[in-house]
This record gives sequence, C-alpha cells and structure tokens, in this order.
Amino acid sequence: MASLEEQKKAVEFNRESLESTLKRRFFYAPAFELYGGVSGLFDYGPAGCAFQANVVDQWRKHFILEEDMLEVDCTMLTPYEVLKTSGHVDKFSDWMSKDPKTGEIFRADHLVEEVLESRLKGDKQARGLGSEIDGVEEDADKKKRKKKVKQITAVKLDDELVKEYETVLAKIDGYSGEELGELIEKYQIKNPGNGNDLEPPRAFNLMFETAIGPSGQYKGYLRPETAQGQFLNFNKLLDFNNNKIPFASASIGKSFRNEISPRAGLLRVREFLMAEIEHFVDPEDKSHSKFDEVKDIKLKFLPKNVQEAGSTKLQELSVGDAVSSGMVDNQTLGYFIARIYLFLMKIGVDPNRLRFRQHMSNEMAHYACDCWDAELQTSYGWIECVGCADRSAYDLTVHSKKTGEKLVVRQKLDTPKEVVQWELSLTKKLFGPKFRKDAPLVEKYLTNLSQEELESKAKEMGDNGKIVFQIDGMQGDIELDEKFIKIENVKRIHHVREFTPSVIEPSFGIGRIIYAVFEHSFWARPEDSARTVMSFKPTVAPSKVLLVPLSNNKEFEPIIAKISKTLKKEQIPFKVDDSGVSIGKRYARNDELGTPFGITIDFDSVKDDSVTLRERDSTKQVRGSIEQILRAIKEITYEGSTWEKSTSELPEFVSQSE
Ligand SMILES: Nc1ncnc2c1ncn2[C@@H]1O[C@H](COP(=O)(O)OP(=O)(O)OP(=O)(O)O)[C@@H](O)[C@H]1O
Repeated sequence: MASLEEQKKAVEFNRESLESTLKRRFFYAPAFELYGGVSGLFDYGPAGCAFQANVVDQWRKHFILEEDMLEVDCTMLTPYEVLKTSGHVDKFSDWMSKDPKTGEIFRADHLVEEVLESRLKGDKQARGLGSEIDGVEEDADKKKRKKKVKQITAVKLDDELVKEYETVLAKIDGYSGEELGELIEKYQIKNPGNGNDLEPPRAFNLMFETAIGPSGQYKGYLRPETAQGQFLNFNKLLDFNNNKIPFASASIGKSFRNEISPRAGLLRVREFLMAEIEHFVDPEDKSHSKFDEVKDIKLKFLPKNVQEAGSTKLQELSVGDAVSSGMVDNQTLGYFIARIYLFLMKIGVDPNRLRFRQHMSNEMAHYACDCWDAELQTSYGWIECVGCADRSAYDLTVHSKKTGEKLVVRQKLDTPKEVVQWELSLTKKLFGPKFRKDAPLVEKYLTNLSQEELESKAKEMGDNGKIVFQIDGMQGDIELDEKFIKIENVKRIHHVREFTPSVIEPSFGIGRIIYAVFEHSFWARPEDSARTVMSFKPTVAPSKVLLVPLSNNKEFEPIIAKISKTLKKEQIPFKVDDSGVSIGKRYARNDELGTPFGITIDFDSVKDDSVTLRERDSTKQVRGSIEQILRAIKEITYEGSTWEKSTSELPEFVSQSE
C-alpha cells in the first residue's frame, strides 16, 4: 500500500476544489456578497476564525512569550503628520497604467510580468516543451483574463529575447515607474483585453484617506502597517524595559491598503491582519545572544546577486554560514529568519515550498541595509508572506527630527570618552523680534540638526557668512548670520553614550500565510477525489475532535454528555455530529474542516466506557477508555507527541465505516 505521503500526492492539486471546500465549509467568503461584494474584502466564517485565532495564538507564544517581547495595541486611525514623516504619504505607492479608451487600470509590474510570462509560455509551446513555468500551475485569474482576448499563442521567440524576458522577470520586483514604462514601450505591452495602448505608469498611493473629527480639517489615514505606532511608543517601551536594549515590541492588528487590483483570494486584499515585530538593537553590535541555538538550521536562500544575474536558483545553507559569509547582513537578522522558519513549520507550512528571497539593491528602501522575504510557493507562484528587514535607524530618526523629541538610548560608559563634536549656540533674544510666533519652530529645527548637517552648515557659514534653509510650514528661505547662530567644533568628555537604535522588523501577513497553509494542507483521497482533506496540524486545526455516536439512539446521550463535559473542562475545542448521515460521511465532512480526531461512541461504549479514536489522515482507529483517548488527544495536540507514541499501547480497531 502506498505510504500516506504518496497518497497525499497521488491526486494532482486542484485549486477549484480547494476553493469550493473553503467556501462550502465557510472558512472565508467575499464580504458584502449580498450587495455584489467588494474586491479585496473578505469575511472569515467560524472555521476561518478559529484557524486564524490558533495561528495568532501560536505566533504570540512563539515570538512574544518566548522572546519576551513587549506587546502594544495601537490605533489604526493615524494622523497625516505621522505618515508624512514616515515617508508613506510621498512614497507608499504602486505604479498603475491606464487604458485611456476604456478607463481600465492595470498594476504596471503585474501586467509586465503576466504578459512576458505568457509570451514565454507560448515560446515553450512552440518549441514543444510544454507550458509549465517552474512546475507551478498558472493563476486562474490570469487565465480568465487572457481567455477574454486571446489564448496563449504558440510563438517561438528569438533566443536572445527569451533571455531578456527571463532576466526582466527575475528582477520584476525592483523596477521604478519609469523603468516599467520603458519595458511597456520596448516590449510593446498593450491592454491584454483589447490591444489598446496604455498610458505611462503613474504612482498611486495605497493609503485610505479619511478625516478625523467633524471639521474635516484634520486629515488622517487608515494605517498601512502597524509599525508606526510601535516607533512612536519607543520611549515608553524603553522605559518599561528599564532602559535596556536590545528589546522588541510586537503588535497584531488590522492594516489597510487600497490595492490597485486585489486578486488571488486572501493573497492581495485591502484589509488584512498583520503581526509585526520591531526589534531595537545597538547599530554597532547586531549580534544575538541566542544565535547559536539556530545557526545550524539549513534554509533555502535566493540571494540578490543570483536574481540580479537573471536566475532564481536557490542556495541551501545554514543560517550560521549565511551570516558568516556576509550574505545575510548580521546575526540578529539571521536569528529572526530562522525563527520565522520555525514558526512557519509549527503551523504547517511545507518546508519544500518555502524560500527566503533577498531584496535586490534597487528594490530595497533607501534606508534599509538588508531585507529578506519568506516566500511560500502556491498555485499563484511564490508569494511574499513575511518580510524581514533591517530598517537601520530611519524611523526613529525621522520621527525624532519632526517632533523634537529624542528617541535614543543612553548608556553609561565604563571609561569616559573624548569626543570631538559640532555644537551650535543661538542668540535667542534676537529670534523673537525676527521670527515672532515662528521663533520656537526655527529654534527646534536648528537644535535638531544632526552632526552631519551641522558640519555642512558650519562650512556654509564659513564660505558665505550666513546659512540659508527652509522649514515645513514656513514660507520662503530663512537666512541667519553669525549674530544669530554659531556652529563650532568642540572637544567634550562623554560619560554617556547616546545613540539611535537600529530596527530589525519581521512583518507577517496572517491572511497570506493562512492561505498558503490551506494549499499546503489540502489533498484528495486517491480512491475518491471528491473526498478532500485538510491535513492541518492539530495545534492550528479549527476544531480538534469530532464526537460521533453510531446513531441518534438515546442510549448514547449520557456518554456524549460525559465526554463533552470533560472536553470543555480541558478546553479542547470539539463538535458533536449526531446527524442521521452515515459515520463515513460525517468523518468526510470533518476531514474537509481539518478536524484531526474523531471519537466514535458505539454500544460497547455504553457497556464499558470505551470509545474509538480515529486519526484524520491515515483513518487509522484505536480503542481505549475515555480517559486514555482524551489523554492521547491532549498529548498530540498540545504536548508535541505523535499518534504513534501516544496510541502505541492501545489496540487497533478495524472499522467498516470509512
Ligand atoms: N494587500 C495585501 N494583502 C494581504 N497581505 C498583504 C498585503 N500587502 C502586504 N501584505 C502582507 O504584509 C506583509 C508585510 O508587508 P510589506 O509592506 O512588506 O508587503 P509588500 O512588500 O508591500 O507586499 P507586495 O509587494 O506583495 O505588495 C507581507 O509580507 C504580506 O504578508
């Protein structure tokens, strides 16, 4: 007989079948369906809610509890000023191209990707090489779109062009709007629906704008990430942590992005649950005290130089080697990459369909010093599910500069240190008459200048006898000469080291992870492809146990009540199915929900309190006393045991009901 793993792979993965199961068992469904639905908005049903709650619970235990993180819950409504300062107002956008004749809008990078992929497919067909790209089935949405106009045409491409397309696809995440425009022009990419020309890509900001309060004057946004709230509470958290770093904050909550074209179910939506960590660390020492615990874990990496050379070949090496070779920038980043891997394994991600892809130089935010995405392979391709970036000191620095509030760590030095530094002195009595009500604003601007800025201003003063600058919220140039301000290079003895910490940020999209786990867990029994199974790990399965009486005979009621009471007391989620359908059907329904265990109550149970326990994937059954069976369930679900270990003493039970 084929092994369980072989059986799971015997029937080819079918996305339509998965989607129909998810819908039928109400894991999630389009929101506002009665009103026709809104793209990118989904409601979770009971099974989806329980699954999500279990994933979040695992996340909280794996990160917050195990790493002593400081959890915060910050507001989703965020004032304009905060997101202006963080750079989101100016830069948090994707590129869109419009068909001016029909008004249709395309996300430019996705369009280029789809068109080039379909041309490469056509080329493969023309060469008689089949049409699979990387062995992954093509996106059904894409298929539909293409079908509307024209099928993939088998056209052989020039060898050079194939290489060019492959290189562009390997680098697709890194192009600017202008570069995407050039690609659209160069490769004659049109509206796939009608062949119309498209306008050059324009930036579209992804944030949902709103007004806070009745006046409409106070502009705000729904947050696009949870990070900013964590940065703004830095001083309170540092104080809570007795002024010691490194430490990490963490937050779980909804974020909102007005995606240009939401698609692929839960993978690209407009409102989603995020779980984010901000780990604050000394920029001069990014080692991690627990690095040794993870250094031997082997992972599949896709480094930037490989992608920049137009390839997607993975490199398998240990986290220790990845850091010591300099491929991953520092130990803390490496530590989190490994911890992300361990978390994903805990909740049921297939290790063969996980890779860590490094951001290419042109893809990374200018302030970041290294960034890796945990990507999960699904029928939609490789999808970024967790981002893990070293954001350096950017966020704390910009918020500090804007608000005038220091967001720094102060450490007492064992040996005082002589430091040469730039200092400025202001003749404050002249500021009032010159700037009136704006005087405090100008003073704040000047006292917040960094060492580099002071150095350049000192040079400007030396060269021109004055400095010229502008301030947000004040009109025109401001000029100051030496009567107002002096900038000098002075020697000081420092007893305290003051620095802005770097931030390492693992950022999880819970919905994307959940969907990938759905795909990785889904299979159909080889003997009947309509009998589908969700092989969820017991820890994350929505319900752990199905209680099935042989029939709805009244004699079973006391024993059901007894087991139910114990399960409730033990806080083990369960369902009773005493419907009239056959036991086999009742099991099958719960296999679709991923319920790992079934307890069957029969006439022997009434006599001697014994029941049978069924394991979902193998459909194996054993018999034991209620106590023994519940112990086994508890051990496997919550204490890391296995079916083999926890049921080895119990006799096998051969059932006719499957
Ligand atoms: N529209 C979305 N729908 C669902 N999850 C999302 C969405 N956008 C981002 N996420 C999740 O949030 C995580 C962190 O967000 P991040 O800003 O790094 O994503 P991103 O780089 O903008 O993603 P993408 O390039 O796919 O749009 C992602 O790894 C992903 O899991």
